[in-house]
Amino acid sequence: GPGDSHWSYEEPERWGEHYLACSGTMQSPINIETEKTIFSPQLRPIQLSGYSLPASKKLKLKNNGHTVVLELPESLAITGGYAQQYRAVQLHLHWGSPTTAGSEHTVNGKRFAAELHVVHYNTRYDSFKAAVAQPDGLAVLGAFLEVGPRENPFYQEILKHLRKIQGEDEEVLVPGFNIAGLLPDSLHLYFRYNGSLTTPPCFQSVTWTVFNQTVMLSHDQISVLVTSLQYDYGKPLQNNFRLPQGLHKRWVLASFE
Ligand SMILES: NS(=O)(=O)c1c(F)c(F)c(SCCc2ccc(C(=O)O)cc2)c(F)c1NC1CCCCCCC1
Ligand SMILES: [Zn+2]
Repeated sequence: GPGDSHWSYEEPERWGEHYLACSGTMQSPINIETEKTIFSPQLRPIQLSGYSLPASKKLKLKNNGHTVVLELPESLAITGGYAQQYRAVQLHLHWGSPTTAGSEHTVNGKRFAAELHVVHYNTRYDSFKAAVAQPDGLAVLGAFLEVGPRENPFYQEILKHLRKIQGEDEEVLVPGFNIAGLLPDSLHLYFRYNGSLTTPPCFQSVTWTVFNQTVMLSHDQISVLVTSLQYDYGKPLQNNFRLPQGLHKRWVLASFE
């Protein structure tokens, strides 16, 4: 579980020694080969409910030594695009360094600057903990971040606080904002596949949605993301991404042709 995070991104090939699921055949992330995806018209647009939070709602933003996590109220829900309803748990980011890209999923071998994950649990289970290891337990919305010409005001709501949580286990309360602003404009163009948490315990409990449209942040915003946080007393928290895992017998579906 989260507490015993003695693992590191230096030796991901050793995760399986302590967390058996990490050696499974439905692991994430993956490289998405677009030519091999299957168009599935039954994949409806993702519908979100309750994602616009008032500034009066305070959210915990934490440097947990592996990423920056924004805890989310269960009032945020996925109400379309999945067979069942899911409620939000947290969101976090994966990134590289000033000289390397750091997304987890890749598309035709391309790695993007960074990747957002919004983690949800299936409301057929009465808690996140009950859902986290179930095959249909989690839904993670993934979006690629790229460098664009303008500052992204929604990501600024997170990035402007990073210097206050430079150290591992530091946390700060931040005002609510429209969490949907962190996702692409079009929520109907996405890839869908069955996979896992990309960190120990690597449970194969995630129905992934990886959006085709990317989100643009300014160069300075990406720079703040990849240079602000540390772990283990002073080590730069960078390149916190797992390499693509084997697809094995899985297919990747696409909501578009
Ligand atoms: N891509 S991902 O969704 O698999 C993922 C990562 F890749 C992650 F790297 C992380 S952070 C590592 C796990 C962790 C460590 C410490 C704490 C804490 O001290 O509070 C919390 C969590 C991380 F938190 C998550 N998401 C978590 C999976 C870990 C266990 C359940 C928590 C919700 C989802
Ligand atoms: Zn993640």
